Amino acid sequence: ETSPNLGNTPMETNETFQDFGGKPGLVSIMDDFMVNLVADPRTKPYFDNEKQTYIKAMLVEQMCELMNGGCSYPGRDMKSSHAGLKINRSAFNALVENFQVAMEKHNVPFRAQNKLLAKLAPMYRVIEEK
Ligand code: HEM
Repeated sequence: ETSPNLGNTPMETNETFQDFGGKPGLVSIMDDFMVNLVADPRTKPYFDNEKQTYIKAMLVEQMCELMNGGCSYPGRDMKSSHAGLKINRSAFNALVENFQVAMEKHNVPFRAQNKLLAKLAPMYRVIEEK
């Protein structure tokens, strides 16, 4: 059963999840991702706070479930999670870039990176602040 707040349908197989190194691989990628987000002046204002550990844990569960890794995302839906944050295309792209750098560092195959990014891209529509 897919978690109601996941934001997209999960992949059919866990092949991409394996390309991420399973749960341990995903956790270390998200650790680096958060370091990147706090180091980047474009995303620092959003993540340089006490919530970052919680957000990182939620991202692990969400990405794991999206990649059919056997997790169940327990967090809030994408609309209410990002309400009031004034996220626009450049903030979204900055986050994606930092994610790509983290995936690259952990040698996630390009094809696998893009399979996950394809699940995330449509979420912009609900996260964006008009
Ligand atoms: C597809 C892209 C994104 C995904 C999948 C995503 C995912 C998440 C998740 C799972 C949470 C935690 C939900 C919860 O509270 O239970 C969260 C919260 C948050 N996200 Fe995102 N996010 C995305 C894009 C962004 C962008 C572009 C920014 C800003 C540059 C951002 C900033 C935040 C912040 C600041 C919070 C914490 C909000 C709060 O509770 O005060 N997110 N996000």
